[in-house]
Amino acid sequence: MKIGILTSGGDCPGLNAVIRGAVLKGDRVYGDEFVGFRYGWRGVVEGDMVPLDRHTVRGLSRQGGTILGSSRTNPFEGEGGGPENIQRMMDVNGIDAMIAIGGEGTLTAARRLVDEGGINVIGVPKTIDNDLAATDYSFGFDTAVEIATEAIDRLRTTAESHQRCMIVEVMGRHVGWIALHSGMAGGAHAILIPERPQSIEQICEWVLHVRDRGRAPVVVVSEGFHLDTMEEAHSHKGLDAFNRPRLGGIGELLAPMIEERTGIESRATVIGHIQRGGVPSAYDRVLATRLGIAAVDAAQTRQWGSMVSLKGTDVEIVSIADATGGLNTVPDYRYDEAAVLFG
Ligand SMILES: Nc1ncnc2c1ncn2[C@@H]1O[C@H](COP(=O)(O)OP(=O)(O)OP(=O)(O)O)[C@@H](O)[C@H]1O
Ligand SMILES: O=P(O)(O)OC[C@H]1O[C@](O)(CO)[C@@H](O)[C@@H]1O
Ligand SMILES: [Mg+2]
Repeated sequence: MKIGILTSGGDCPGLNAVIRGAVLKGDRVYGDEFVGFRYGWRGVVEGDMVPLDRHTVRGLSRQGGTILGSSRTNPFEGEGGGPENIQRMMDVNGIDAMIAIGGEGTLTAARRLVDEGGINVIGVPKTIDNDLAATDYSFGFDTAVEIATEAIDRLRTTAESHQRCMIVEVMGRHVGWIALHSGMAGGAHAILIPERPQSIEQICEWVLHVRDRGRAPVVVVSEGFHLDTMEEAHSHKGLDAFNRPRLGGIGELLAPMIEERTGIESRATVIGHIQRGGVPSAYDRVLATRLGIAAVDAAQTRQWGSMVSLKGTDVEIVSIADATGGLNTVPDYRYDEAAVLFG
């Protein structure tokens, strides 16, 4: 079988490990051939691809980013877009199937290509935000949490030296998993997530409580968090190429509010894309490699429209529709468990 692999949407540590796992298993066990589409769906609609063999993927599991590049191209748009054109491109190049590695947008596009055009696609979930349903964890998340936790640890020592309040802003557009886990790991005194709007009074109460114990408060906030007085997440950077608000800046908004109300000198730090860059953690390398292997197995058994996912410690097959039907939000019980330690 000849399989085309693509990485699409925001990048994520572990993408290369998926590619390596898929190519090694397919080459060694099934005698598959591989190509990599360049820059996500853009390579698919433009027929832009590079050969991938076992030598190309050597040493890739530890490499951040994606050797194939990524984009947010819509495969239904443009001259070569749409299922008919894509099937023609596959036929011309002798490609039997595609493995699409991406988030909810990429997987929705993949599902439509299967449903509307009968294209042979297997999905692999990726997101540092851990917001995809139908998988317990996605690779990239563990690495992002490690990076955010290290930042919290470092900010804590300078906070203590100066008796300041530190606001640490982490990624998380719709869900607060990175904030929850890094905040718990780093011993944050308050964790603010999109799923649970809070009042500024409550945040200041936690902060003052910490100060009264002689400690320097550390507050971790997801970029998608909003105060109970705000209609939606803070955005002051305009829209991205797809008309979605570019998030980021809630930390800078909160710091002066906290300083004014508590009298504690406050500083905000945005970790930003550092959370998405560099080498994946060992956990993410293993998960990504297993998902790559499973995706090739699913192609071998022709389970088009399915997605490989983690359930407990096992890699299982689900339908892409299950993964794109809703978000994996932080449940109340997980937030309430952490909140016992706030203040
Ligand atoms: N309903 C859809 N039909 C066709 N294409 C879609 C659909 N939704 C999204 N896409 C395409 O898939 C691309 C990737 O989606 P998106 O930019 O949301 O990234 P993602 O895979 O969800 O990753 P991220 O976690 O970074 O958001 C989009 O730019 C868009 O062109
Ligand atoms: O800057 P970019 O690449 O458009 O994406 C930023 C977004 O991507 C994510 O990292 C993952 O979806 C979000 O947390 C963040 O809002
Ligand atoms: Mg998306």
